Amino acid sequence: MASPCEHHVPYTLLGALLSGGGPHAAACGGAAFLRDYAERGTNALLWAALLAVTWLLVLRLAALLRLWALGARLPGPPAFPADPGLAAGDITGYLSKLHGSYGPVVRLWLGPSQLLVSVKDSRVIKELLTKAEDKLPLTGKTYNLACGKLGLFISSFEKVKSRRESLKSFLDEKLSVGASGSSFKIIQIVLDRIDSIMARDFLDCRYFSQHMAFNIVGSALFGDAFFDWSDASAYEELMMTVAKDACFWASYAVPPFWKPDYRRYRTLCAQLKILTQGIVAKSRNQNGVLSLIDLSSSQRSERMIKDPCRGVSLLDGVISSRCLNEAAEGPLSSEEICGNIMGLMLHGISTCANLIGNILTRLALYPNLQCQLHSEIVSGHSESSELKIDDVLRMKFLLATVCESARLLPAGPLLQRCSLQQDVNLNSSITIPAGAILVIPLHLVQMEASTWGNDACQFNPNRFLKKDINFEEILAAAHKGSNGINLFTDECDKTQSFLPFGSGSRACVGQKFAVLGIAMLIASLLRSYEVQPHPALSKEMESLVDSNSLHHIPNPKIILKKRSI
Ligand code: HEM
Repeated sequence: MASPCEHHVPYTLLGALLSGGGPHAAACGGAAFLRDYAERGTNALLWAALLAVTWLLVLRLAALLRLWALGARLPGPPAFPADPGLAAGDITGYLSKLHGSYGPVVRLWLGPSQLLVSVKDSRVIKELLTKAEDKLPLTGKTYNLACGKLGLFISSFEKVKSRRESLKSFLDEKLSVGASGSSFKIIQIVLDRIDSIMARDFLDCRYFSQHMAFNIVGSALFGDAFFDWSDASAYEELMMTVAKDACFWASYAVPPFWKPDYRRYRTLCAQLKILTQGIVAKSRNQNGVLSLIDLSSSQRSERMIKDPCRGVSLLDGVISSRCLNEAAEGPLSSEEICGNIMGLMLHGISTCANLIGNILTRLALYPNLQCQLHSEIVSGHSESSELKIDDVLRMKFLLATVCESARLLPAGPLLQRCSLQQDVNLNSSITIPAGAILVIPLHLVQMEASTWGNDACQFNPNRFLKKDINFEEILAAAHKGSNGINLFTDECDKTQSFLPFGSGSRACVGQKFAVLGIAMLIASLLRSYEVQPHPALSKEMESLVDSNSLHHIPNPKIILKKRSI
């Protein structure tokens, strides 16, 4: 039989209020109501949570079914096949086999919910790089883990857009402010130190390239303050250690904080951040950036033209750049400035070092190439005068050598994209589902015989030389728009197949800076030194240099021999 209390338990809070007080209700109904109310409330919450989770699972399942359905329409192997080449890390070799069997667009299941699509068809590459604007979340995670909060290199294009623009205008300003008066002062400073660097009888090519790249990028970002920074060597060493492991630790879904090696890595990142904050502060004080903050862009340019040697740093641009302050997101926090600078250093040093090392190796192995470059350099400007950007822009064979080296040995094996929200429709016949990983195998595309000819794997800078080629115009156009360097206006296939700096909305912001900086370095070096191979560089390696397997050459040893004037 029901207790008398049960008949008086109101159903809702409103009911409880309306049912009034009464001694019986107060004693019995109040407690029961609260118990019952809590029970019903908990049940309702559990139901709501269950429905929400079910809804999310249904959406996830629908997305998965869609991914499977759209993925199944693309050509490719049925499941993820075990391949010894892939296990050995030869992703290019593996994709080459797949393209050979399935054509220029291939899909590969990396797992039940991970679809990779590789595109090698020059007719759709441009479309792909323009339409897919996001990067893989892993890229952002890698930089984020190493550098902390940053607004460059992150996955979403929407979030990275304004930062890219402001960096682009800084680099542009740096190269164009009184271009004829501009030189990469740091290059001369480092070259002056070569004799002490050459204290041993040979140079380690990888280390030397990395050191050069570190100085070129560092001096651009920090200005004059970088020249006499006492912590520079420690910073360089730390930066390279962090860069080496960055991708590996970011690949964990949950950071393995229980592993001592991971904790050591995080400590190194923290030390790197402290050093970065140090040089940021030094750069601000020394370059007197605060005095420039209130100047408009044109006033700043005017001041820099009057005093071009004054070390203007990226910080000037980052802090006072009008375009950045006008960007909707407002001024950057010091945390983000530091993160962006660390990210730029990591990316700029590793990519520039790769290209410099590649060129030096070829110089060491091809005396004829070196002679041709040397005569172009000495005839391009007077012996006594300082080398300027304008001089370098006239050295077509040198710039073609830089481009050809970047073609044969790009900074990484893949250009990667991802469309996080929307499907990507290519050539109005291929639909790539949202969330798929999109890659362009750079080695394959840049060495495709049907595009580049039968000598595609050979080093031949002349393929970049045409009668009236104007590198200044080409580099300026690449920098202004969001495209890669277009050296083949009349040959669409080659344009779409030369992508060392990427293309489309996420193309490299530093391409013009990198090409000119590296060309300037090589010109300055060859003017005073002859690059010779260490005798231990065997004949066997010479044959490798002609093939696309230059990256298999163990770090060559080189000798810099001073030229007699
Ligand atoms: C030889 C030197 C360099 C090479 C080969 C290189 C190559 C690349 C490549 C392939 C990308 C991705 C492009 C894409 O996905 O379409 C990239 C992105 C980028 N690069 Fe470079 N880079 C070099 C130097 C530099 C330098 C010196 C800077 C700046 C100081 C720089 C700034 C950037 C930035 C900010 C991005 C990211 C753009 C974004 O995520 O939207 N790069 N670079």
